[in-house]
Amino acid sequence: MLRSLRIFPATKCQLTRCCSGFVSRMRYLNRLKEDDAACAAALQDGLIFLFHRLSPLLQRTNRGTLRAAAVPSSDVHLILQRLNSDASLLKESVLIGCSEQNQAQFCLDVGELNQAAVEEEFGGTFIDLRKAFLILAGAEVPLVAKGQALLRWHQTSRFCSATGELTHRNQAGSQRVCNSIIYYPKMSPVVIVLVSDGRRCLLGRQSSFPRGMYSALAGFCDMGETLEETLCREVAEEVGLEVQSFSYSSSQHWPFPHSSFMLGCHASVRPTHTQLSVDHSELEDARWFSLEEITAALHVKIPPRRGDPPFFWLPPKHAIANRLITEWMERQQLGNGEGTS
Ligand SMILES: NC(=O)C1=CN([C@@H]2O[C@H](COP(=O)(O)OP(=O)(O)OC[C@H]3O[C@@H](n4cnc5c(N)ncnc54)[C@H](O)[C@@H]3O)[C@@H](O)[C@H]2O)C=CC1
Ligand SMILES: [Mg+2]
Repeated sequence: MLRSLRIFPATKCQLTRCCSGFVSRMRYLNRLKEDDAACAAALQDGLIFLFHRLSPLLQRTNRGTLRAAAVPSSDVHLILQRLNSDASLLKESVLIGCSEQNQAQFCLDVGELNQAAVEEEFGGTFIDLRKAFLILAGAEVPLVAKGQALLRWHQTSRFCSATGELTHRNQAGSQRVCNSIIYYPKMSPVVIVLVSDGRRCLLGRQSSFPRGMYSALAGFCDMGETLEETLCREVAEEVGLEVQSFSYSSSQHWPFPHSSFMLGCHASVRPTHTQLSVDHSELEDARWFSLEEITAALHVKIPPRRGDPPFFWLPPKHAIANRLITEWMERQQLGNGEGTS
């Protein structure tokens, strides 16, 4: 039974920036979604994140690190011509954002072209997004995740589920239409929760996770459920515990496996009721971890190499699970481990 509920943003809301540049960028993006001609013009001067069958193109930087490549649209146009590609391919680009320099950003899947030939032309490598998430560090990661999610949605939404006819996209790729039916990209709401008993935090792993990785508990919202109902149900179902209180932290779009909207929370259980009863049809394992174990794991370089001694490791920095675990560690270190920490 939920005893108390406190909701507060743990991270400063990005949208509180009051600079007029932000406002004009958002209004520009909104116009591009509504005006096909303006979007087509923006595409000519835009930047494109390339994908091959949903794997993003990564390039090596001068410092030897990898980053997702944003290529000027004019370069993509020339290279597509060199590869004898149909000129209409570029028009399949999907709008994903706008840079601080007011340059529209797009993504494009060139999966119909030879992968090795494209990689050679652009001087990069297409890498599976899950693997890319473990090695990328740049601010462009959420943009790449959004790009892959939108490209997947277009690839799987070509037909109208009511009429069976082909659907048609607008130039920005923000919707698909069949006669009077409009389809928008979909996300499934998921609650992800870091449970604490005030001294330790609870992590679990599914058998599908990479070897040794543990994460916060997560579960899809059922139709009609509130955030708090999903949270309490998932914790009860997966580990057999009753949540006493919880607080909202932050949210994230997660592209795997089919676009989830992750609502991140901290929850507490009574220190006297911490005995786990793990549902092994959902989780391979779930355990309580001490502050010392978490602190050490947050400093482990991931992904671990083959042959490394067995230890547990945590999701990468881009994952909201990592943010929740880091917040918990910081609060514990400040001696604020009670309540909803
Ligand atoms: N960004 C992050 O830090 C993390 C993200 N996640 C994501 O959270 C999501 C949910 O976690 P799970 O423990 O797998 O959920 P879960 O505990 O609800 O179990 C998954 C099962 O729920 C059912 N289900 C109900 N609604 C569904 C829907 N809309 N889509 C797909 N399956 C649905 C299916 O039977 C599925 O096998 C996963 O997709 C995972 O990728 C999980 C942990 C960390
Ligand atoms: Mg789950």
